[in-house]
Amino acid sequence: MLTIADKTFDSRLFTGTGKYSHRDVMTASLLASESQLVTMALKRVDLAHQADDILAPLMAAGVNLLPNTSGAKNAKEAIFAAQLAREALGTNWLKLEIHPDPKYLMPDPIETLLAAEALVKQGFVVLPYCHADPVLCKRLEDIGCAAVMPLGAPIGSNKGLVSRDFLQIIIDQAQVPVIIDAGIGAPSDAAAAMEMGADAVLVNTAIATAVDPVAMGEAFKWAVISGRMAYKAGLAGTVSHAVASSPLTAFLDSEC
Ligand SMILES: CC(=O)[C@@H](O)[C@H](O)COP(=O)(O)O
Repeated sequence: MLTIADKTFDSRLFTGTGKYSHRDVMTASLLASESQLVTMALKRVDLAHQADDILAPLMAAGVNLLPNTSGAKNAKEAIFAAQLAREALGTNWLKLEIHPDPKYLMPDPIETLLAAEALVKQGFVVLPYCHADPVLCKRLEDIGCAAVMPLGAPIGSNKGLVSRDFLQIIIDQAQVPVIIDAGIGAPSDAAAAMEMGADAVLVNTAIATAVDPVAMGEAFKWAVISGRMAYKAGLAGTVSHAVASSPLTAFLDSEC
């Protein structure tokens, strides 16, 4: 069970809604993934119209909505979008995303910190998408963010855990949940993130653009469960030389 702010989740796989070929494929994939927290870009939904093609299936599926501010280029735009979302969707949960550069979609650390500070003060549950920067993640935690969402690789790149070493520092230091977001390209990346001790992962492109998104949604579900189980079991250590797998005693703990 994962707790973030006022909500608990059985599933540690969070998902997105972009890039699906059809709303039915999106719905079936999300159901197969058993994801309970689903993000959607405010710029893509008709907030005034609950029969919207993205919103309506999510509401029918009973998942928790995580509106995101993708498209905002600075703190001011993100704060405005957040306020609109709270008003229209009745949730104070927010994935804060600010990326001014359309080519790499790199999150702006300064605007993100400024916006997060203001939004926390306004009562939002802020989950900021950010660089895999341990110092920034600590600062975001210190100002009251409910979780941090450092990137594995650029959004939509499917390159996996490019930022792995820095993610490990963030995980080791964090006092709030760490959700690895963006760039996770295969279930094995999600499993690896969970084995490292991440609290959850957020995956969109790798599921939505798979040949069979429904099967891929389920594959990610099992990868996240498996990675978490391995983390809790405690991974065996590594060494740089061979160690015989059949020692001379029956068991390492035995006397003879
Ligand atoms: C949907 C969403 O919020 C994305 O901005 C998120 O970062 C997921 O990234 P991928 O599409 O690379 O999984």
